[in-house]
Amino acid sequence: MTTVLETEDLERQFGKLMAVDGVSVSIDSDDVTSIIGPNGAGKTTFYNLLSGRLDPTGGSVKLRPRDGTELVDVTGQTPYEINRLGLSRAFQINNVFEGLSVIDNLRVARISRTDRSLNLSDIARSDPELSEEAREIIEMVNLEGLEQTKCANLSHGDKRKVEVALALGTDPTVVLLDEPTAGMNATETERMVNLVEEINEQTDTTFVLTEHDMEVVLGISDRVLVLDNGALIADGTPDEVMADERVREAYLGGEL
Ligand SMILES: Nc1ncnc2c1ncn2[C@@H]1O[C@H](COP(=O)(O)OP(=O)(O)OP(=O)(O)O)[C@@H](O)[C@H]1O
Repeated sequence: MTTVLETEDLERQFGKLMAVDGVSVSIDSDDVTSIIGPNGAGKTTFYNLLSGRLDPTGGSVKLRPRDGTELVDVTGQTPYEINRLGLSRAFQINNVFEGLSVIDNLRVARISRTDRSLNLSDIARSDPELSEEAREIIEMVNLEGLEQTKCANLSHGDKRKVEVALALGTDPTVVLLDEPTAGMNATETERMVNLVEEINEQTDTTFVLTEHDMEVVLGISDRVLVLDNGALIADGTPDEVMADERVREAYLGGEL
């Protein structure tokens, strides 16, 4: 069991509103962790604090860096610095380049891990190192055979796989996923759930996700964190959290 991400009394105030209210959690590398809560509970703000898009008004965020064994304090660092250290966010920051093929998108993501500047010669097809790394990630997300397809021509489910692949392209210790199955049909949803579980298990990457679809949350999560009015009101296995009276009341007005 390894802690990859930790918050202590994390807080973000907007005027009088406490959008994230003293949240302390440790995320374990073995778990797929989901963050749920009603609309306005503070999930997006919490993600923005973790990824550096917002500065906290109190508390701290610590991250296990890609090549390190100790957690480092990343409170107040920029999204770029936090990403370089090992936290990657998919779906809101990363955008697939629609006009590029799957493999060229991945080559671009890999360049961000090198000290090379981003120019067209860097994504030239003759660069064997970038191509090999890009192919490994394409294989990891089961997109073999679609390497040369322009992203604009992919199905919705496959495009989202490219987004996961781009997040993985920076060799992250933690990937934050925003609603990974939004807009997917049942088959695509099942594939995405399996993909996240497999990668979480087989690699050093740990997934944390927000998700509105409760079936997905219950199916995918080892651990569920519940926010309500900015506060952490429950933290446990899906069964524990669903049995929690406070969660039933707060989250779905007792309908769970
Ligand atoms: N930049 C901001 N300025 C003022 N208030 C904000 C700002 N961002 C968020 N809020 C408020 O903070 C609270 C938490 O919002 P947040 O978007 O984090 O919730 P959420 O759980 O992600 O909601 P949803 O599920 O609807 O996306 C809400 O009351 C929201 O109106």
